[in-house]
Amino acid sequence: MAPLPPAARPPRAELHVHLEGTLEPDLAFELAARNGVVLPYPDPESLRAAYEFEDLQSFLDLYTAGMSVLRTEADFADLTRAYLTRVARAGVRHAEISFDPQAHLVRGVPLDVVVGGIAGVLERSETELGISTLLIASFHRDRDSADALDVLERLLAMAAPIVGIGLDSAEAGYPPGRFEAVYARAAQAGLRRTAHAGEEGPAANIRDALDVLHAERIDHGISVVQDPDLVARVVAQQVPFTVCPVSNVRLRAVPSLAEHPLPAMIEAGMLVSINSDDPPYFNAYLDDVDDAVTAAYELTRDQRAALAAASFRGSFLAPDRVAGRLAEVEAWRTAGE
Ligand code: HPA
Ligand SMILES: [Zn+2]
Repeated sequence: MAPLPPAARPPRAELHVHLEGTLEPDLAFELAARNGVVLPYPDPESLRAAYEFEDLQSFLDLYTAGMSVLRTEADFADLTRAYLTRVARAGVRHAEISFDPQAHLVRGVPLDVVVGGIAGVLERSETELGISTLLIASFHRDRDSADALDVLERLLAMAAPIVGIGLDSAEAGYPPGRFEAVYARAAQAGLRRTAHAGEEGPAANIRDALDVLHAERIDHGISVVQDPDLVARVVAQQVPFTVCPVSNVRLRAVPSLAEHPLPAMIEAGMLVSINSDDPPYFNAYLDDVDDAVTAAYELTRDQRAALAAASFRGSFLAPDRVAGRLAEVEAWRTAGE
């Protein structure tokens, strides 16, 4: 029998994806019907047609409105399963999924409903889909840090199965330094720390995330290229950056992939992975992002393998598991020779 052709895509980790941002219009309508929620669109096609954004805030408005259909444990479980099932065929072998606890608490959905629904699916993802998973609780930058601290304490008290914390939502006018106490508490509790910084905001936000929050990883971080000293530092320290090029174009942080700083970040020697952020909203899951960047930058197989390896190196997986995944990436790379 002829040997199987090499897989089209390298195995990789998705490190930057918001669970609430994986809500497909069809599932939104199904959950709305199940929960008696009326969406302000006649059908899934009209909702999808509304996914045209001016900036981060115009996206956040729709993203927040979409969450109104998520009410029960089963809803959160269905959402989680749908994302994992879709990315299993995108070559994703490990996913670090963020969720926004505050966005549900303000709607009166209790933490145990949210965490229970998600965790029940994540527990079985490796055996059922071959995808290892970790969960990240992300706090809203544009809310009070005391509220984030309170929610973190509640997550710790209920022994929620989270690997770490993140910081997301609006960036302009909300520098990360206000969350110092939240990040210190997370570190003390043994949690890993990532933070959105430098998506729409300046490189100073990335510096603060590193120096004040002691973040171990930066989400987006594309404004780093405005500060050559900072680039040198994150190269030397190999700080992982989870870049979402298609999201950045769709939210108009950059005009086009051709003008995106991703190639410059790679060229500088940064530890960069590519990620989807909110796939249906930007019409791109990780395989679509892979296709887009491979075409835009004419990436070679070796360069694609390097991006995939960086996704595992930048993950919060234990070192022995990272080593195993890196061997799989290397097998994919050499299968193309
Ligand atoms: O890209 C994003 N940036 C900030 N907050 C978010 N919440 C979901 N997606 C994003
Ligand atoms: Zn994000």
